[in-house]
Amino acid sequence: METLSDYERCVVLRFLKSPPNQNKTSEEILHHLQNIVDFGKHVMKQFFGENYVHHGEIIQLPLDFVRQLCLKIQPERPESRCDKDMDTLSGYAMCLPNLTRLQTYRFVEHRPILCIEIKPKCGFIPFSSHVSQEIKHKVCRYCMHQHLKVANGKWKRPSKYCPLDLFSGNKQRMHFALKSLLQEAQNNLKIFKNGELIYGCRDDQDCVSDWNELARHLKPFFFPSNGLVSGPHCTRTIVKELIHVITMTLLSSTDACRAGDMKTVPISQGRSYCEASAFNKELVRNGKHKLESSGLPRGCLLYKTLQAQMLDMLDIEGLYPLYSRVEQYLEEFPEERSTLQIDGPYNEAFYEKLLDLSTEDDGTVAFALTKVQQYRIAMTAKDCSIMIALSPCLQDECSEQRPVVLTSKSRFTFSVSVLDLDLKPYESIPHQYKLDGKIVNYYLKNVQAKDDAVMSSLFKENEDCTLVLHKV
Ligand SMILES: O=P(O)(O)O[C@@H]1[C@@H](OP(=O)(O)O)[C@H](OP(=O)(O)O)[C@H](O)[C@H](OP(=O)(O)O)[C@H]1OP(=O)(O)O
Ligand SMILES: Nc1ncnc2c1ncn2[C@@H]1O[C@H](COP(=O)(O)OP(=O)(O)OP(=O)(O)O)[C@@H](O)[C@H]1O
Repeated sequence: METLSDYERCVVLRFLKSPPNQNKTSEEILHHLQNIVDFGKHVMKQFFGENYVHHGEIIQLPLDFVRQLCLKIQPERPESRCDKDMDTLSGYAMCLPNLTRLQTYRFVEHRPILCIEIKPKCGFIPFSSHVSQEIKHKVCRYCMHQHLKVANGKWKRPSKYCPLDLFSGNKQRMHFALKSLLQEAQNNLKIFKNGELIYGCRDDQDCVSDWNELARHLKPFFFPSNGLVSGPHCTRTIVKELIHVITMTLLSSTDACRAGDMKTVPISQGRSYCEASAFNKELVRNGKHKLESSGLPRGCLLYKTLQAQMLDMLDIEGLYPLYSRVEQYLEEFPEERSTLQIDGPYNEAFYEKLLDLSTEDDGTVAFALTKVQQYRIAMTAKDCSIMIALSPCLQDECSEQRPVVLTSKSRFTFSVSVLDLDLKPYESIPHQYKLDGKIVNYYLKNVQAKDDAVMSSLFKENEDCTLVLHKV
């Protein structure tokens, strides 16, 4: 999708993108966009809550306008995204609220707005018995994937961020996770001021983490009366305040939803921390072995995201054979594809079928299909982003209906939203299966093997100087 925001009118336009020469008809484009809107409206709103999801609407624009827009934005597009072309032939686009602005207001606001976008990724460790490698029960996918990404050149340095810390609900762990995101934003953190990116990567290249520059932008928000002198202490204080505000808004409950009480899996079933997390390692180094996981408040967006992610109950290793079962069935009965609602329509009936959480395989295609569709929802929730918009307000301005977060010298009204909720395609499952194998094998071969070597040499050193006392 190509996303453009119109700051004054406060809307964002999303256009379909596709590989060059894959010419889609206008009807196909319209159908695809309608599916995206329906999926947000009938499915994701149920999982995440009415206020957190903005499904948008389809609009038709004059072709001349679209072509000019395309020419204007082309030089701005990162090279890595140019493998696909924006659709300029149909005139159809999705119109969404600009989530870098406050969603509690229905009109354009002209007060300053700060917006933090976080792509938290998968916040749990697989608990499925189908997992074949023990390491997957100990180290989370994000932390393992970091090593492969650095080796492949996607990022220059690994990040210390671990999603399990962010999703832990424990403030100390969440602070550590957010600080790590601020150190290495990669594609997991962006900060906008009045709709403009002021921190984070524009594309996949190396990002600069200039905290002084960030603090300069943030100072009027957090210390409006200018009472804070500049310098490293000031920067640290402002970053701390920012982390505090993000934590509080992430833990706030500003919505309820239909699937709210649907508990996919008791969180206690899986491990609540990741052995590779730098926070965890530090604790172990300090002789503490108990990692706190306070749990997330049920109404907060992180909780909803985690519950949706946990629809992946079987792990890709347990899911892949079920996908193959559906595939085999479709090879025999290709005309059934639409009855099975593989590519939509994403309506009430589609949503209802997702609520069957049984993991007892009765050998049917129906069972396999339900698990495949739940897995696609989970994949979507593992790749979505959270937007937090903050706007300073004075004490007498803040009405009781608007959520407020306080810092030491200021107060903000805020809104929390989720974006990029396009359902992951059915066809991507084989890719997921292969990628999972690559991530785990790379980690076992290149990281764990080295860790084991270090541990065993440590063990050897310890052994050499151990005094064995015999009874006399
Ligand atoms: O598989 P992952 O975890 O690497 O996730 C992909 C993302 O990479 P990330 O790890 O977040 O840097 C990847 O992010 P980037 O485009 O690299 O910023 C995409 O979001 C991709 O989704 P899609 O295939 O374009 O629909 C994501 O692919 P899906 O797995 O969600 O399909
Ligand atoms: N409604 C919105 N309001 C403000 N910003 C938005 C909105 N939707 C998207 N964006 C911004 O545009 C970025 C890209 O949007 P999105 O992730 O939805 O595109 P995409 O379709 O996944 O793109 P790609 O296919 O290139 O990955 C987001 O990370 C966010 O910064």
